[in-house]
Amino acid sequence: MATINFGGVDETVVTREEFPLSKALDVLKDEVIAVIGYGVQGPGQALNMKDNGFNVIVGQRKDSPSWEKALEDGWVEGETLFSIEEAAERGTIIANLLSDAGQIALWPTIKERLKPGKTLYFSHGFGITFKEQTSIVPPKDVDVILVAPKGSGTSLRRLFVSGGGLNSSFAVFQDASGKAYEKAVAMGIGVGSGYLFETDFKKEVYSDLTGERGVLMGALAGIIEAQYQVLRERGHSPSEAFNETVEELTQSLVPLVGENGMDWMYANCSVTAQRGALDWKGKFKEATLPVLNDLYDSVESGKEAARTIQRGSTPGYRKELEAELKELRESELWQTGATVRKLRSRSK
Ligand SMILES: NC(=O)c1ccc[n+]([C@@H]2O[C@H](COP(=O)([O-])OP(=O)(O)OC[C@H]3O[C@@H](n4cnc5c(N)ncnc54)[C@H](O)[C@@H]3O)[C@@H](O)[C@H]2O)c1
Ligand SMILES: CC(C)(O)[C@@H](O)C(=O)O
Ligand SMILES: [Mg+2]
Ligand SMILES: [Mg+2]
Repeated sequence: MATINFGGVDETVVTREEFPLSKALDVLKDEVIAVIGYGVQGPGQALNMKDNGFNVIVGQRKDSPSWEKALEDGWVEGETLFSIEEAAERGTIIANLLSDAGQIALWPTIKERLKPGKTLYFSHGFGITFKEQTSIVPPKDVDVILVAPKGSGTSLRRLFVSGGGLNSSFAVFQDASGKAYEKAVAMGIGVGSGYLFETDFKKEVYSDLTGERGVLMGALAGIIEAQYQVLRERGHSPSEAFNETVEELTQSLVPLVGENGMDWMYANCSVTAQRGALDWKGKFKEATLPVLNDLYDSVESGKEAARTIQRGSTPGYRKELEAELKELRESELWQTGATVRKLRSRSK
């Protein structure tokens, strides 16, 4: 493991140089990796592992859209694509990539097939950490590991296909074989990770739930809506409000932040913009700190997990979720976005 200094703090990181694919293939050479669930992470991880040369099968509910997708992606019924029960039976590493609520419903099915010596793999610390709510308590004679790609399964696959890798967290919860650590790292390399950052199940789930509800998704959408609304209410056109809130953010400024940091993005804007941003940044921080602390409290207390489980286990929930996404898609803001995106591609 390499020790890398992050802003003055030393952390250990596993790199692809020190743990190459050949080593990962060797560690997992006798394993059948059963990817259970073929939603967003399932396809990314299963296809990357298959292309990397691992022995992978997929388990998915038949007669579901995800089953059809698995067939389209080249998995073959009876050879590499099975029912959840049969894949879990055949797998020596059971990669539980069902939705977090689905993992609760299917736990008795998975548990029954977790014979001694097998490995239980997750991409989230959810089920294990919130065990009072999920009842996911693995038997003592199996390894329990986690590799959580830090991004969408879609990005995991896209980056892999283009020769890159998405960074992932990894963790060991239970080491029955004495080899859980190297299995976790090998799985991390196998699914197409770039760098692998060690964590534990609780830290992974607390940070992940906070991040996606906060800056990555919830806060992002909320602050965009707020600024768009202010600009519209003050008489600006939809296109002006959108361009000044979203288009410039995604097309010009955030790529600069990704490339070389916030100060670099600032330095490439006018002195007028920099002065204003530095002056207002503190007010935004002050306004959002209490909200982010509330959010973390809600994650830590298990309230966010309870809500996820309650909503995710409600029959017909996917339809309700789709209705909420439709409302977002059809709002003036995002309809304006659709038109702006068309202009973007036309100008290429
Ligand atoms: N979506 C991502 O990109 C992402 C990123 C990092 C980690 N994760 C984690 O990976 C895991 C999988 O997430 P996902 O977003 O791919 O899941 P998902 O919501 O896309 O669902 C995955 C599959 O679960 C199946 N499923 C759900 N409930 C079921 C039930 N009751 N019975 C049978 N099948 C059921 C669905 O058919 C679907 O194919 C989760 O633990 C998630 O937190 C996801
Ligand atoms: C892709 C995310 C947001 O990082 C992941 O955590 C998820 O739950 O989908
Ligand atoms: Mg998440
Ligand atoms: Mg995440």
